[in-house]
Amino acid sequence: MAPLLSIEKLVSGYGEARVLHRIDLALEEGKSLALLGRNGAGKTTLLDTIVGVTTHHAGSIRFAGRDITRTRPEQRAAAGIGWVPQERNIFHSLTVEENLTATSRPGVWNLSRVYAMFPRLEERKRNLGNQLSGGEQQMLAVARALMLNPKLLLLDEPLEGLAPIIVDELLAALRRIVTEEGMSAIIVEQKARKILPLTDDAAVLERGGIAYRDTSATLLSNPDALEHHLSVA
Ligand SMILES: Nc1ncnc2c1ncn2[C@@H]1O[C@H](COP(=O)(O)OP(=O)(O)OP(=O)(O)O)[C@@H](O)[C@H]1O
Repeated sequence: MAPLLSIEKLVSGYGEARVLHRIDLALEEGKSLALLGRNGAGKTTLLDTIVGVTTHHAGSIRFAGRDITRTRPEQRAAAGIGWVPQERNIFHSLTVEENLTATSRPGVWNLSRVYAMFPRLEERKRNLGNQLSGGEQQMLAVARALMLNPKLLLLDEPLEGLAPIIVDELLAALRRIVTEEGMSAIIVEQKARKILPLTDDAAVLERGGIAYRDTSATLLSNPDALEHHLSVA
């Protein structure tokens, strides 16, 4: 069976600036990928390119059996690409519940299932987006993306800036989403040792190219590779 996502010889960036150089990357349906790399390696640019908000220079992207290389971001979203950007982009003047239902699409993920995944959100369902802590906002951003019932979930540094106890709570939810629920996902993360235990595969970007690709378990058990590619002790 063809992979859910297949990227070939991709070159993209911002305007004339080329950030990604001949990226080849595939993801099978139901698999999760940790996308790692040092600051400025191009991780966000790769997610942005899959979503369709960068400048395409060369190569192709196929998703769910279709060539989406030149389709607009809203068409990619409709095709099943769900995205939680670093900025989270929640609606501050809407309640938690309104945030969840404003853009939702029918499917297995509904209000009761996302509230079961994130009980804090149910407790806060009548609070406005701007009354939430950073951790609650991140949970809301993930839950809202689930409510779109995507085929692929893209998360850009979901743990960034969160208190350790919230990091653990969010990691537990992400583990359930990608392992028990079988959601296909690409998770950009700085904290390699946190994200590798719950993902199937790992890729490391360096200067806009893929420098390493293996299973997450193999990378996690390879201190030399962690140190060499990521400076992770
Ligand atoms: N809007 C933009 N216009 C031009 N260049 C950009 C833009 N955004 C990012 N870049 C450049 O693209 C390169 C990769 O940036 P990117 O944000 O994708 O890296 P990253 O791996 O996600 O890093 P970080 O972990 O710091 O977020 C950097 O050199 C950056 O300066």
